[in-house]
Amino acid sequence: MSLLQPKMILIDLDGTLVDSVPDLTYCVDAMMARLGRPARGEAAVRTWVGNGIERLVRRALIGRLDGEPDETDYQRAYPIFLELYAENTFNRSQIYPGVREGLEFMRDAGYPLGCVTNKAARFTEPLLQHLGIHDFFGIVISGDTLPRKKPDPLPLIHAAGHFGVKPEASLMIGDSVSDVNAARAAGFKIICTSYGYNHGVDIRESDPDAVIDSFVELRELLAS
Ligand SMILES: O=C(O)COP(=O)(O)O
Ligand SMILES: [Mg+2]
Repeated sequence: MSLLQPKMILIDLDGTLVDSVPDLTYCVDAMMARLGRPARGEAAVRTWVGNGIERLVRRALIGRLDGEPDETDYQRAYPIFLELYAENTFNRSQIYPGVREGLEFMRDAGYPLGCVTNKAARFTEPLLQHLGIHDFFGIVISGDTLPRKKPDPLPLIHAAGHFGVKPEASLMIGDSVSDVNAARAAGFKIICTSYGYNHGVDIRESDPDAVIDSFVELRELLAS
């Protein structure tokens, strides 16, 4: 008998369903070039994804995870990034191996599914559509859909209400400490991917209920 027998499952986007860092890096570096500043590269950008694009742009400008750029710099940079990412939302991004099979398994097993991301809705929707996975989800909550985003529990609680499922009977699947903290605050169980983005830190340090190397492992983890 499995420890995890949820009645509903919410899934994070970047670092969980899709490796979006190649497109995000392209846009960060093109933005920096337009500003006459140095490229940051994929290894750095990988550690900066997960708190929304505003925060990514701020991190790119200062070249590190924590801290704030000059506000005038940011006001100049942000619209450039938006323009670039609108043209490069899915040119280089790929669904991770096993994800489609995992989604099909969860759908066929009857789990209501939702996608909860900190990515802005104007990018989430076309990315999910392009990857051909939008229709798996009964609800999609982006970083700007509600007044607060992960690690706040609000998007998770909202989705649980949408499906009429108690948080204690709900599961989040994500890749970062924001997913773990949002899930814990909401009263959800949490499974994390080992391959995602967690600011350069092993997600096991956040003590999720389980860690998976591929969505195909969900078949056994969710088996009753
Ligand atoms: O940082 C982002 O824009 C999105 O990150 P998430 O999909 O992992 O929530
Ligand atoms: Mg993520």
